[in-house]
Amino acid sequence: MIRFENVTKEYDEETVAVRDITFEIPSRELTVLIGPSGCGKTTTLKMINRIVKPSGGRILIDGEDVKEMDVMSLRRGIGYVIQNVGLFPHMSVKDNIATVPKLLKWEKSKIERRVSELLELVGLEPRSYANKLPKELSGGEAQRVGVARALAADPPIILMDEPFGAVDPLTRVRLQDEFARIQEELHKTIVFVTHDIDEAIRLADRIAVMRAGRILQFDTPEEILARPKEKFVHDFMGSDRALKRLSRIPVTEYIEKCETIDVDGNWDQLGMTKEEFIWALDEERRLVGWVDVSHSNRELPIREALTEMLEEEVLSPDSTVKEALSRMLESGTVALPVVEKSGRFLGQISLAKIQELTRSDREE
Ligand SMILES: Nc1ncnc2c1ncn2[C@@H]1O[C@H](COP(=O)(O)OP(=O)(O)OP(=O)(O)O)[C@@H](O)[C@H]1O
Repeated sequence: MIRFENVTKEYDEETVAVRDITFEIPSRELTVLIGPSGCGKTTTLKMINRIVKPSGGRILIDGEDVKEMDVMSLRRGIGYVIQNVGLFPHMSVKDNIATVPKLLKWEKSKIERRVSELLELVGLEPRSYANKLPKELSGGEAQRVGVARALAADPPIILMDEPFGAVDPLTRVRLQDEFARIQEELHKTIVFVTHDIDEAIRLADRIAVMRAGRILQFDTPEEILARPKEKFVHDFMGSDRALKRLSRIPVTEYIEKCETIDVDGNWDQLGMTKEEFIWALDEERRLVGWVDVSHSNRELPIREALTEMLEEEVLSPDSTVKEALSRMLESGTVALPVVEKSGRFLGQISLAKIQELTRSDREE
């Protein structure tokens, strides 16, 4: 845990970058510092690894004041990733990644193994990339090497300052997704500075919204989106706050049980149903399609009368409610099925359920 206690930073009399902040960054989570330009995000980050010295207060890592620690060992225990990477231009990718392991005097074979492992982790084929120079890399590749370098000696803490800020929007989203996957595996304590709200919502376990050197709200993304504490936070989250919130909720939380029929059975199964359409499943509860209750030709076997699903109309358990809503709008339907990779049907998510969810938010 990283604890800030009444931390202040005055660069000079006119510039108070950070004003008396007290908060705790939980271990093994990703905490985002977000806020407008000049609000003190980078200063807050750099005080953790003592690139910037606080004017007042103290910062504790697992109870130990960073001021009391040997600065070199403090920094070796903290990976650091910045915008435009800061790779050493005359050193190969391999040597860039090996910087800290070499300082720690690791054996050559251990370093080689670690470099290959990290290149694979960040999605770069070791044999093609290890000997390249930074100038031979694209922006996205360089950023991946930056992440690999920060992870090299397996530090428990990683500080990231706008790490994906300098790449195009598509590459950025890809890097975010890959990074989210890496964090799911490694569970590092990460402090991540950005001014991109979508990035924050995509990656954060917790978000600290900063303004003029203060933390206005420190909460989970869900809480900040559902219950912004101040007008500034509300406005900063944007007018599509409700949609952003849906992007954090997995469909699995809102799956409804619903009527289904056995595709190999007969039409009597429908009985007196009030539904307009019903999902048709095979004997192993795999989704085969859907049946229009009033307009199907009941002379035919169900298998021949049903409508098969298009791939884009089937949600997987890791889809978000926002994705579900977007696909319903695209396909003009009011409910979509959620299906496991194996094809097994889990239930449906409906437009009515999503409306209920957003309505209950407004009423809170
Ligand atoms: N080395 C410095 N000397 C003097 N003032 C500084 C220094 N570094 C930052 N500042 C000032 O401190 C304030 C906070 O800066 P900081 O870089 O922490 O903000 P930020 O939220 O990270 O901004 P941005 O998103 O633009 O990077 C700003 O007013 C900035 O001009």
